[in-house]
Amino acid sequence: MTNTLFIDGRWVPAASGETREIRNPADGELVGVVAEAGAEDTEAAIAAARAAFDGGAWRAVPAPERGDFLLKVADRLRERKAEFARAESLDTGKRLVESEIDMDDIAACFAYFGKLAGLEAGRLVDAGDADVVSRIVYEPIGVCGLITPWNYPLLQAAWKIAPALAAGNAFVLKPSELTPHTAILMMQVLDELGLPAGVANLVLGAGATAGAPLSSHPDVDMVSFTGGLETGKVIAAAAAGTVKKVALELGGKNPNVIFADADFDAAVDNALNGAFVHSGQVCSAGARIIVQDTIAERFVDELVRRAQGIRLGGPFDEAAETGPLISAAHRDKVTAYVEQAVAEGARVRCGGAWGEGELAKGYYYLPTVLDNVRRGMSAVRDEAFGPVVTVETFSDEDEAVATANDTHYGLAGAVWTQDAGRAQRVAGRLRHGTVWINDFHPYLPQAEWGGFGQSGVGRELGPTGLAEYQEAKHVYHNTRPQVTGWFEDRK
Ligand SMILES: NC(=O)c1ccc[n+]([C@@H]2O[C@H](COP(=O)([O-])OP(=O)(O)OC[C@H]3O[C@@H](n4cnc5c(N)ncnc54)[C@H](O)[C@@H]3O)[C@@H](O)[C@H]2O)c1
Ligand SMILES: C[N+](C)(C)CC=O
Repeated sequence: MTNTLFIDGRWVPAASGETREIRNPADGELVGVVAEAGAEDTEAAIAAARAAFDGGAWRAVPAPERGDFLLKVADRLRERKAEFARAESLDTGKRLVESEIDMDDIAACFAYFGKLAGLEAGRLVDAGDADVVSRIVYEPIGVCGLITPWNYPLLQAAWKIAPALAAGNAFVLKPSELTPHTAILMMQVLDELGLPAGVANLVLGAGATAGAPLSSHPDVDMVSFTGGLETGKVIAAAAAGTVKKVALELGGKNPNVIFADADFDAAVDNALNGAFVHSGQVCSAGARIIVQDTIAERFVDELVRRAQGIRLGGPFDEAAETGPLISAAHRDKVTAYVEQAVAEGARVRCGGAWGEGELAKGYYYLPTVLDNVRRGMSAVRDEAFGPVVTVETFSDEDEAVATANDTHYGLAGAVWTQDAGRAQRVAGRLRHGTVWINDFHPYLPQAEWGGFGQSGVGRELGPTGLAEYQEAKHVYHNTRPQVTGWFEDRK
């Protein structure tokens, strides 16, 4: 596999010659060695994207043809699914079956934006004057800096690349330094299918060095970021200097509200999925269980029993149900998070420890349930981004809603009840970008994704996800120009 940067249609090493080792978090084995870009490489990539955009090689392609290109990308991804999924699992440690699902979702994302690309040519506006043709056209923004995290490496990149290309932009992608390999494969596909040089560029490396120019450089018109809240603040502040468009997909502390009349077994099972899939390294993880007090004890007992039975293991272990955390540093953070929760009075009902035996080779943390928590405690307020779920209780609908909305985030949440009226009422009152009723986790390319509050700015996916990468321009055409007489002609 190529292991370098991709700038202006060429695979190139970092100017400094630096490289980085990528290791599988499940066992520490070396996965590959890739180029480590510095700011000068990113500046070269920005220059290439700028020249490609200004030269018009891609934005001048009619939108339906850009859409056809994306459909070919979707087909190619389906053909190479096994190779891509394996690469994703080696970098992230996530189960192969999860990576395979991600690859299906990625192909579906390209197919969705491929079909959407040519559908809307703008709209006519009634200017109130028969001699005026007034229309709104949608144009690409220009050069987009795309910065993505390690938990769903190619999926989060695809949610940006597909609409950016559909709209006619050029881009520089900076994936997480921990998980570069599927981004490299993606660039190969775009190149093989004939995307003009400079339209798609890839820089690999650390955020503060390789990533930073994408938010501060004057030749970048938009920065679209998915990652943590604190990094999002740094990026938004850096982008302010050049008033570029900023899209932010940040973290969440997502409530899973369970009423006493919910289907008990389905609610417990989905609470487990919500909290522990991919070891909780999911922005929309259901990390806050908010359960009605009349069933709380039975619910938590069952949750703990099931959580204790979860099998941990590496990506290719077919018996494993969830995998490792991404790094030793991240496991240390999760460990400290649980220790702080306990110091603040939380009770560890299960987990709260590292994996042992064979699991000691990787960065495993056991599925952890914390009860005896209160609103305001850090474990209830802050994102753990690990396999840690807290349990709070409520007595009525108002208290359930108030508890679920008591967060500075607002990414996603769920409500479990068999009362359809209550389900709709509560869904309407939750201040979160996605609300699931009697389910947890699904997302669709045709449905907008994003956060209220400090979970972000803007939306990915759906028609709004395309609009994020477009400028709306008003073209006002007076077909019968006349002297206005506003200013007297004193000649
Ligand atoms: N809302 C969503 O859809 C969504 C999806 C996935 C992940 N996330 C969030 O992502 C976080 C986990 O991912 P992470 O640990 O990779 O996040 P992170 O913020 O540490 O890093 C994300 C990306 O930003 C880069 N980066 C870091 N500092 C930078 C800087 N100064 N300038 C430019 N780039 C910089 C990193 O190198 C990486 O590529 C969680 O908080 C999770 O909730 C959100
Ligand atoms: C957006 N999603 C759910 C695919 C990944 C969040 O981390």
